[in-house]
Amino acid sequence: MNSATEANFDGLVGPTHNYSGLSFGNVASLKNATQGSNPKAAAKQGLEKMKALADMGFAQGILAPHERPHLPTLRRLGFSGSDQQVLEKVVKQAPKLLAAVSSASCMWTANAATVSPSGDTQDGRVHFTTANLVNKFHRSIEHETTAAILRASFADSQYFSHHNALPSVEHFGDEGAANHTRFCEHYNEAGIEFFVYGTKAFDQAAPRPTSFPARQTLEASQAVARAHGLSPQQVVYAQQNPDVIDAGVFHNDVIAVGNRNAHFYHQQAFLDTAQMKQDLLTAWGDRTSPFHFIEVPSDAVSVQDCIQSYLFNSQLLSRGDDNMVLIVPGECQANPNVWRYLQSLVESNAPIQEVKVFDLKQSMSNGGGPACLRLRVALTKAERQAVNPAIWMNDEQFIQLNQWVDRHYRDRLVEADLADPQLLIESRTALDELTQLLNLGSIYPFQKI
Ligand SMILES: NCCC[C@H](NC(=O)CCC(=O)O)C(=O)O
Repeated sequence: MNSATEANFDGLVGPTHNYSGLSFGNVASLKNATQGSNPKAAAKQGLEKMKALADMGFAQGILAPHERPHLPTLRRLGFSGSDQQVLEKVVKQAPKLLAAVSSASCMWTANAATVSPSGDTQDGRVHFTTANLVNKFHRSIEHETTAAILRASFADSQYFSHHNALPSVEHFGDEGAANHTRFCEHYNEAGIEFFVYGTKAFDQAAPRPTSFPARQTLEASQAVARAHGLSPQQVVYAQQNPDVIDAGVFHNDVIAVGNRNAHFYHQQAFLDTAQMKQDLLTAWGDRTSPFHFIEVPSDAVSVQDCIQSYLFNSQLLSRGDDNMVLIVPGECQANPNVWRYLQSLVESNAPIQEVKVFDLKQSMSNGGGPACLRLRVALTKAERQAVNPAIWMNDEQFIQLNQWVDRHYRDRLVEADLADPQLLIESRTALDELTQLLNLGSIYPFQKI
């Protein structure tokens, strides 16, 4: 009877994946700013995770990367001439700008949008609001193409409703699903939507971090909840602890993750933990399953351990039974405190009964773990069937996409390479082919010229 599942849509890493230190407040991004990257390995690490989840029986989709370097943005900023001339000018006049418009940051699809499943919305459709990502210039240019990709992937308006990004201004800073969790008993039933914000934009007296930016505002989350037609009794807001943002927890999904009836989070994640628990329990009401709070104490795993290992940037997935599996990056195994904690967790009677480790080093070095790389969309069977069938991961698509990566991707990229006109040609050739593999139509600006 209950055929709804949670599908994961991972961002395929684009051909210009590189480390440029673009994300102030994101420790890994700043630390690795001068490292060379390996786009080919990055894309393959992502594909391996997608395929492993598909093989485990989870519905796994693929979201295409964006056109980078993004020439339309450079032209909008006054650079002119042929594509090659634009690249020559920008690398001389503003090399950091070139790095920003070349980032493959759209791979982190947890920041693509906020998604409300049909069980939660007034009109019974799945609602998407693309995130404006206004806090970082290199990410603020993502939402137009993201919206085009989401509309091409979830096209049927009988089932899917798409909202434009919120106004692109700090007051409505929105980072999408990285600050949003949904709790429910079964995926097709009405759930609780839990929004975590960094500060209140219109209240100067509200607590806020002092060193690093709060990327998500309460006002942005409230606007999304309104647009999606959520029932106010089933929405819970909580403020992130400003001190952990200042320590480098730039999104809540670096310090908490939830699924169905389990909330797994760090003791210091929230400004008021007791209130968060009370509000979630009130919203949970008299549902029959127990609600599990799995709070990780600071004396077992410090905030620094969380940032270094990305323990909470894991995927918490329901297996066929009521137990859950946690998908973690290799850095968790390498951190003794975190690994010790995880061993004790699976031996306890908490619902997390299994841990699976993936090598995602290329993405991790820019501050993106397993959870950053995926957008969760709970779908009923009919909705699943309405998704563009070409974007589902399966044996055939895995082979096709690996061969596509082998044909087009470089295995080393440093910042100086971004001005190479050949890289632009390679990227466009690759993306043009990809729109056919994923049956997306012409979604990129270069395809419309
Ligand atoms: N959810 C994970 C997002 C990581 C992303 N990193 C970056 O954009 C780093 C890019 C660079 O520094 O080259 C960010 O901070 O938004």
